[in-house]
Amino acid sequence: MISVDEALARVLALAPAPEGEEIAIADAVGRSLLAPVAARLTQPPFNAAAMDGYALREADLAQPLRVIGESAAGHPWQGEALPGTAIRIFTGAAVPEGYDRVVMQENTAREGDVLTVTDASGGSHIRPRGNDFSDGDRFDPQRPLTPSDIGLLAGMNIPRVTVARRPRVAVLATGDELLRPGEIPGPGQIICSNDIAVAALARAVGAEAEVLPIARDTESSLRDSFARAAEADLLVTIGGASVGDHDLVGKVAGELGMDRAFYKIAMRPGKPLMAGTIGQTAMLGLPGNPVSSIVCAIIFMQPLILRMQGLPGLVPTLKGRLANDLRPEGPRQHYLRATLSPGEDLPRVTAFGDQDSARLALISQADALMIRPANDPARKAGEVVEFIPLRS
Ligand SMILES: Nc1nc2c(c(=O)[nH]1)N[C@H]1C(S)=C(S)[C@@H](COP(=O)(O)OP(=O)(O)OC[C@H]3O[C@@H](n4cnc5c(N)ncnc54)[C@H](O)[C@@H]3O)O[C@H]1N2
Ligand code: MOO
Repeated sequence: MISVDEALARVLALAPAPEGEEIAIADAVGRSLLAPVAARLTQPPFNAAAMDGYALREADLAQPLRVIGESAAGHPWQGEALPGTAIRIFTGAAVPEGYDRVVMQENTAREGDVLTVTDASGGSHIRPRGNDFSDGDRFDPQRPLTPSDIGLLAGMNIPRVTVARRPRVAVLATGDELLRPGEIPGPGQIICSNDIAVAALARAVGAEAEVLPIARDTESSLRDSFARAAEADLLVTIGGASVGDHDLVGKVAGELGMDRAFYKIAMRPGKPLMAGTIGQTAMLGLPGNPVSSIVCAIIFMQPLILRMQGLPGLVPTLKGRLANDLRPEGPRQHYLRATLSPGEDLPRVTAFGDQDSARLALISQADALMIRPANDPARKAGEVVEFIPLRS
């Protein structure tokens, strides 16, 4: 069995070079830039007032001033900033050359054209030209674009961007026992939960995910299902990965010419994971236990989908402190479902006592996956551990 790190490296190597498409920035949330972009203007384009009030010269603060004009957003004042004068100014308006201070109107008194500053404390209230960004500044976030990024691109005057095409992901649940949510289970039947959860995880990182009809535990049914995924960039199967008589995914994939990257890894949950390619399609075979499939999708599928969009595809980890003592680990790297609570320096991480890889209720309650390396010795409460946050 190979390590999780080795398996992840082999999975990421399955990603083909991303293909680009040009789209409007309004449609680009969650998408990944394929090339850095450069600002097409300087922002703010002029020294701008940060408050409604009066623009004046710092040197004149103590004396009565004559108000000689007005500058509003979109309507700059064209006059000259003479000593002993001020202009009425509004937030966002250009501060004329020569004035170096804006005083909030609450800190002034005005009679006719005569202005007195009643409180001279506070800053300049001027945003200098270019303090946000300058013409030519590069933007290359190396992560899916956020709503704030879209705002920044708009501010940079970039109406369209080239992003990676969404990877097409086909998700295939397998098993004679599985029914769709809403159906009435007969003897021995359960509801299929994993494919829609895995598809949701795929969409969350930018994929276009299709949930295929559930395959039955026969070679012919699996073959039909694999054929439906021939156009996909990635086929993710769920279940049928282990060693039972009805675990046929690996067999059928092999007969269809799968170039296998690995089968079985030193990971808990997730031991029977497989990966490879069939034709042009990358394939990940996730274990069927609900928690195993979700954890493997987080650790392997999401990074692969990000890599397919030209991103590094790193799984972010944070540090926390153990809330309770833990027994030594076995030979597999363990991802424990855990809750987080505030701690003195680092968050406190409490692993659930029950780590059954079939309990959906526990993965749903979990805030984090605590990572314990293979053969990790016993740990005491208070020791530092790494975890993967499950909520943003
Ligand atoms: N003799 C051994 N048995 C098992 C081993 C082993 O090494 N030797 N490994 C165990 C581990 S670890 C895992 S994980 C499971 C994975 O097995 P499969 O990938 O073959 O999964 P299935 O047998 O098809 O299903 C397991 C379990 O999950 C339920 N399931 C499957 N698909 C779904 C779905 N889409 N939605 C909801 N639930 C699903 C299925 O009904 C089973 O209860 O094997 C162990 N066995
Ligand atoms: O590896 Mo299995 O995924 O432990 O339940």
